[in-house]
Amino acid sequence: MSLVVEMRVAVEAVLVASRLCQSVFKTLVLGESLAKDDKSPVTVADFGAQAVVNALLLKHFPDDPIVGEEDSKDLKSNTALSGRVLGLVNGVMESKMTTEQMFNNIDRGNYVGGRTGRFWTLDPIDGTKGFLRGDQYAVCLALIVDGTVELGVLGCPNLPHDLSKPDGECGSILVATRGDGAFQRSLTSDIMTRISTTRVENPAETRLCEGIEPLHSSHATNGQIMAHLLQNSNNHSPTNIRMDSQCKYALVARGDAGIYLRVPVSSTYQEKIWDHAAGKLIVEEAGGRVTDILGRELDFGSGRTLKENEGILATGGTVLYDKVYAAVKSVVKS
Ligand SMILES: Nc1ncnc2c1ncn2[C@@H]1O[C@H](COP(=O)(O)O)[C@@H](O)[C@H]1OP(=O)(O)O
Ligand SMILES: [Mg+2]
Ligand SMILES: [Mg+2]
Ligand SMILES: [Mg+2]
Repeated sequence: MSLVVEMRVAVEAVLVASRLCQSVFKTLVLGESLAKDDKSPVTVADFGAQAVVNALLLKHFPDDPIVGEEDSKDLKSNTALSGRVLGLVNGVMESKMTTEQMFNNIDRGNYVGGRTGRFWTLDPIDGTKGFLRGDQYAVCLALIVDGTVELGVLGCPNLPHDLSKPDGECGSILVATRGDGAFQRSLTSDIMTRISTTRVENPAETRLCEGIEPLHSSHATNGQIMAHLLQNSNNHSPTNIRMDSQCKYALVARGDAGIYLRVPVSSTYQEKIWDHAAGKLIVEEAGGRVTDILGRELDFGSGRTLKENEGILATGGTVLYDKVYAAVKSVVKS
């Protein structure tokens, strides 16, 4: 399946949304974020980024439904906030929209998903808490066809090009289409460079990355899994990288980290498809393997959530995967 046009449009949409997020961060004032029903934060940038990506997808692919994280409910009841979002959106879009069109664009993300047909899935800001801290976050867009992720784009505006130089140049877009490998470019140049996961097969020679929020995944279990993996190793275990958002998939895809583990803390939380679709494809196309912690393929055809899966296990290469999976199996009693 040729997805040349889809890739071009998706990269452009993620770039425009990333620029909007960057401009918001410089001017974000107190009161420009809300707490959602689940108590997670949402900012003017989350709404704005969803409005611009959905508008660009609508323009080029009017028949494609979208599974997006946000909806306009809370924005509609807050005139000051919706005015601010409209200003941001029209600041980056060539064709300007009205408030009503902006609400409609945001709400085009209300698709239920499913096993058949083609749809997009969007997380306008993944890692909103990281964004608010001035830390890592990602604009995440993927195309799913008959339950399979065919195209993934991750915009990581604060991700250092070289992880060993955190104060150096930042901002990467990672892209993959199924079967064609994974690539990255900077926010400012359209030159794409191929990326690949680590070739290291010894867990002691690579690093684990995990989320920062202890309520999203278990740091303690990760510690036990790594201890199990390194029990016969004389090497010092390198420190874990803690980072918000799908930037963790970017680290594995680029070989900065060998392992990403997300062991659930809550038995009721279902991972959302927009939190994993792009990252999973990019890691796999870079040479890695991504499953849930029970070794099952991620099921992107089961609706808006990954309700058939538990947690995430992503690694570079299959030999490393097999070792980490064996360790997970002996540590995690489901
Ligand atoms: N209880 C939870 N368990 C796991 N992940 C969660 C939970 N609540 C929110 N998330 C989502 O986890 C992702 C961040 O993961 P991490 O902690 O690894 O950075 C975000 O998509 C966040 O949603 P949101 O997009 O609203 O920020
Ligand atoms: Mg959120
Ligand atoms: Mg989000
Ligand atoms: Mg998210």
